[in-house]
Amino acid sequence: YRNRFSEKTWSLNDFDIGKPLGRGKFGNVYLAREKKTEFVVALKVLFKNQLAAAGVEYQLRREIEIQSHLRHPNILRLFGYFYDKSRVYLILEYAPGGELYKLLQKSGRFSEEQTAQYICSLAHALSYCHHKHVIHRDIKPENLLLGAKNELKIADFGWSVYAPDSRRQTLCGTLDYLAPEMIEGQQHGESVDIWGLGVLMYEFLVGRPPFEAAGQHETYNRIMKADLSIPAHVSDTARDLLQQLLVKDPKRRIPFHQVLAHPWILEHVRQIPHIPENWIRKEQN
Ligand SMILES: Clc1ccc(CN2CCN(c3c(Br)cnc4[nH]c(-c5ccc(CN6CCOCC6)cc5)nc34)CC2)cc1
Repeated sequence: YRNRFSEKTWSLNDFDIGKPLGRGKFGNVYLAREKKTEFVVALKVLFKNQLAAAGVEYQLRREIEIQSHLRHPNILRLFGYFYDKSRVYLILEYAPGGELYKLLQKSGRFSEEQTAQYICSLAHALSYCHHKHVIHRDIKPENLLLGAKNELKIADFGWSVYAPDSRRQTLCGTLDYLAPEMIEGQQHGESVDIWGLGVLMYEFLVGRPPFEAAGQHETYNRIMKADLSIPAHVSDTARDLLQQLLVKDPKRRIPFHQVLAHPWILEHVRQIPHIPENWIRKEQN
């Protein structure tokens, strides 16, 4: 039984369109409800002419290809897509908790407890991606959403690729989240996302990215030197993990499975074991 979203060809009149959830460079995202099942989704509407003007159609095709095949509780689902003469529509999972960066702006910075929860979910999601040879390459607060129970969801695979890869598209926007080898346009692999995890962990704990500077050039220099200064309020175990994530040499960065076993994660995160239901039933008979 194939899930109904995946094989059907959709069109706009399959949906009731609700309030706009946000506006972006190439279009807008709306709350929407599929008429037959009343299933609530987020409908991302992109304008073809703007995509063409920016030369990002193949990035969108790759985003659709990659995100539609990923199935993980901490990765926003892409259920399907369709298009008309002037627009492309992505049918995405709706995240009721909204955008994580707004929560970060509001609270300034997160507790070590909350940060460890988010970092643990991200490490699980990214190691799942790497298992499928997908690197996200653009892990930043703007690309993270929150589910109904405050669980983290990675959205926006617009910069993701199959590993290994070397960047062809010119970078735009902030450099803050990019690994040194990405900035240099070198061959890069999954370990760019381990660096990205370190940048996020720092920003969640401190309230600003680790290599932030007045100008792009200065940020570039600080990233290339991995010039990290960690404020005194950060605990020693958190500091230890940050220093193992934000390492210039990609081969020396701590791998995800060791992140998940790090003392800082273990002291803050209840590792809820996934117990298959039939295991319990056998016990009961
Ligand atoms: Cl083309 C484009 C257009 C806009 C954007 C920026 N956002 C990307 C993420 N978007 C959402 C997606 Br995709 C999936 N589920 C979502 N859920 C929400 C959302 C959900 C709830 C709220 C309301 N807040 C929730 C938190 O408490 C205060 C009220 C705000 C946003 N936004 C999205 C919203 C828009 C990116 C690309």
